Amino acid sequence: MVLCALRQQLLKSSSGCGAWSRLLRRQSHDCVYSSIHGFNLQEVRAKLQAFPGGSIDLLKQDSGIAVLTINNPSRMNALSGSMMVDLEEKVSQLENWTDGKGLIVQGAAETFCSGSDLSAVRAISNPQDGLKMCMFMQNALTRLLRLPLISVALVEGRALGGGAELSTACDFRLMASNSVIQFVHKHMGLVPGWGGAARLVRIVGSQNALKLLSGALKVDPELGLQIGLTDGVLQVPQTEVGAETLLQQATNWLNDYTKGPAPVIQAVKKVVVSGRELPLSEALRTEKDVFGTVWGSPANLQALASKSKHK
Ligand SMILES: CCCC(=O)SCCNC(=O)CCNC(=O)[C@H](O)C(C)(C)COP(=O)(O)OP(=O)(O)OC[C@H]1O[C@@H](n2cnc3c(N)ncnc32)[C@H](O)[C@@H]1OP(=O)(O)O
Repeated sequence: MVLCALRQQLLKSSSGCGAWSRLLRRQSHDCVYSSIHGFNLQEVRAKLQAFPGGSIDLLKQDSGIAVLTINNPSRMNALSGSMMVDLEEKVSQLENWTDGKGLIVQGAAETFCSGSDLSAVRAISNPQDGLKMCMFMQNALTRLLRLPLISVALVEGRALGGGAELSTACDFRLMASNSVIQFVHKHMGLVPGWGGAARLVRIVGSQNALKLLSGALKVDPELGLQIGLTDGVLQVPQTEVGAETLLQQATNWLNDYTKGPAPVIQAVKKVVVSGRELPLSEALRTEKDVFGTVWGSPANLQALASKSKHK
């Protein structure tokens, strides 16, 4: 509530906090494509809904960590059209989650995501509709990456094509020891279109990105660690009782970065997003504006009163 009110207030005042307003606007609903690019959101949603199947399930937990599950196991969690719309809707819900701190994106039934549902791809193979789907997914995944939450893709099994792209729309990737991330687009006569190439270059650098895309290389956890695509490796639990599930392991990993009050964690993510996306002078101004939201805040005053030492 407080953040929403703050957002409204900041959007109204165009002077003094231009970068912050712009960032907030970009972080909200009209990010990469809008009507000025010939993009009609309602029309694209309606077209995508014609390809049903599966779901995107969101569980918001009291801990401030949410779990988003790609759920279409009979198609290896391929994203149907209705799942794309569902994903966008869940991103909207997360944008408005004032108590949120972290997000884990996982696939159901021991695999991450096999990309776009090929039956939908075949049916919408004309360039105009392909581009509309591409713009819709770029918007949704850009908003996912810009959420004021620390996000982790928990990759188990396979992340293929659009599934590999989805994994790059999180701040971090944790790979199960049996998992593979593969940008298979070249084998499909494609390049990434959901923003995966642009994000990949920023994550692993242009040399590695070129190798991964032109070779359609299989990235296992070892290669992932070597090139920086992976931030940690999780052990697939054996059958013994008491073994930590992959989700528990990912939650423990994320807990190190989400300890503390939600407004502070969200502010941390916002300054990193602005540093990542804005020119330096704008990023600095945004950082100042975000700083203004935490300076003198309850968390700040409490830390000062308790005379914290950082030994
Ligand atoms: C801009 C977006 C670009 C894209 O994402 S293009 C799509 C890229 N992805 C792909 O090409 C994945 C194709 N699938 C595969 O390679 C294999 O199915 C895969 C994932 C390695 C799994 O292999 P297996 O373990 O042998 O299992 P399987 O092949 O029998 O698959 C089980 C059932 O799942 C289905 N499936 C897998 N990936 C799918 C997809 N992307 N779209 C639609 N259906 C898909 C597959 O057809 C099979 O269904 P069924 O049992 O034959 O009815």
